[in-house]
Formats: sequence, C-alpha cells, structure tokens
Amino acid sequence: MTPTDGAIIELRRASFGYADQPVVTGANLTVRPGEVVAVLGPNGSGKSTLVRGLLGLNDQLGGEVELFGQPRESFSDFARLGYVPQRHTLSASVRATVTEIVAVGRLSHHRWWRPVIRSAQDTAIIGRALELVGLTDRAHADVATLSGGQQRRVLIARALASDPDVLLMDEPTAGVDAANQQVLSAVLARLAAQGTTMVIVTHELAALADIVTRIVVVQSGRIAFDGSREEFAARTGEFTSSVDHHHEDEDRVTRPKLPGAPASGPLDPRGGVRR
Ligand SMILES: Nc1ncnc2c1ncn2[C@@H]1O[C@H](COP(=O)(O)OP(=O)(O)OP(=O)(O)O)[C@@H](O)[C@H]1O
Repeated sequence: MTPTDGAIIELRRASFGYADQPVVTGANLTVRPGEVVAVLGPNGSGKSTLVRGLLGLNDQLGGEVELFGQPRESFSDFARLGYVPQRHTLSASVRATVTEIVAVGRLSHHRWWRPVIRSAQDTAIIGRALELVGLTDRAHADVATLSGGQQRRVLIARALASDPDVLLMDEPTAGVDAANQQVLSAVLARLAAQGTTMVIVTHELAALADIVTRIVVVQSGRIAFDGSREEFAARTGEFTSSVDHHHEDEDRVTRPKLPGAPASGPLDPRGGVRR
C-alpha cells in the first residue's frame, strides 16, 4: 500500500498492545481532512487501544503509523492532534478556572524555555473554544463547580485551544446525563459544520447520526468494517433507522444495537468493507 496523499492519519497493518501483548492487530485506516469517523465496537474490542496506539500512548507492535504524512516516530508536532481521553473529568482537587484549564491547550504553542505570556491571539482562541463548547458564561467559574458533562466540554475546549487539525475523542458523551449528552452532540455538530476532522470512539451512534461521514467497527482487535454511513446501513440496517428516527427521537442517546456479529456474520473481518 502506498501513502495516501493528504491523509491526516494513516495506519498500515498496525498492531498495538501492552507489554508485547497485541490487542489490535493488522489495522489499516486512513483519515482524511474533513472526515468525521465514528469508531464503534463491543466493550473491550480495542477501540481505545487503537486510538491511543496511533498517538503513541501504548505500544506499537507492528505495521506503520503515519501522521500528516510523516512516520510517527519522527513526528513531533502533537499540537496538531487534539485528544480527549475516555471517562476523563477534572479532579475535584483541581483549583482552577475554566479559562485557566482551556489555556493549557495553548502551551504547546509556546517555547518551553520562555515565560508563558498569554497573547491576544491566545485569548481569542481560548474565547472561541469556550464559545464552541457553549461555556462562555462559565469562563471564570471554578472547574470543581461544574458537572461531569460540563467538565468534558472544558476538556474538548482545551483540546480545541491547541488549534489541532484533528480531534480524537474517546467516548465524549459517555457517562453524562441525557441533557448534557444532547449539548455535547450539539458541540460536535458545530465542530463538524466548521469542517473539523474528528475521530470519535462512541457507543452512541444515534446521537452523532447527522455528523458522522464514516464508520469503523473494531471487533476482537481487528477492523471488521470501514465504510460510509450508507455502506454501514446496508450491512446492518441499524444506522438507517437511527438516521430515520433521529429527529423524532425523544431519547437521542438510545444506543443502537452494535454489530456484535459472530465471526461468520456480516461484519466478519474477512468479509468487511475495506477501502
Ligand atoms: N493499560 C492496559 N494494560 C493491559 N491491557 C489493557 C490496558 N488497557 C486495555 N487493555 C486491554 O485491552 C483490551 C481492549 O481494551 P480497550 O480499552 O482498547 O477496548 P475498548 O473497545 O475501548 O473498550 P470500551 O468500549 O469498554 O472502552 C481489553 O482486553 C483490555 O483489558
């Protein structure tokens, strides 16, 4: 396989795991600018390991990873990748305002040996990030006083403040109440509307139905499906129904049945739609 021109992320037969134990194996994946990729799959299938692995946060045990056309080993401009980890909220012991936390996202744009002086550009970007996640009115609030869903939005704003070319989010809507899930979905829709490239690990496909352009399913550590919404719908029927009923849905966070197909089923890695 040859490198894909203009790809933000490219994995070729990549394997990731922990201490020599592979969890994800033989993953081929290309993420291009403007795509919104949902990564689905059963619990423990390796979704987080895949995303963390491509960022170099766990062990790469084989294959190749390229970020912005460069081998990951020689890539250093990590400000271009905004990452929001799974189940992450801020510790209750953190004493900082929302703005201070979001400002941390600007640090990657400052030389570490110079004193950090917030420029007018920093202030504007922080303000814009807070606006995008709908927290402008909480800018000076102590983060400890925010709900879990609001804290998740602070972390998304922090990732946005580094002005990344792609946002990777691990279950951004998990574990927050329905009202906050809707707010988070709206935040992601706003980001998609302005062309932000996103890779979103999620169990709540229905909540993201309007913005996802591509779906990747991880099963037992392998990419079992990689295709458009239409291809996914044709395979499973699940996404069609979530799109069709999306607007009338009282509960937008209803979990669609994830394709937990047996090895010989329609999402058999050997038979999956591959690009
Ligand atoms: N730090 C770690 N050390 C060793 N094994 C790990 C580690 N993190 C995850 N694993 C293992 O890797 C496998 C895949 O886990 P992973 O978190 O990637 O799955 P997932 O698809 O993201 O699951 P979920 O939907 O529950 O978040 C699991 O068997 C898990 O126990």
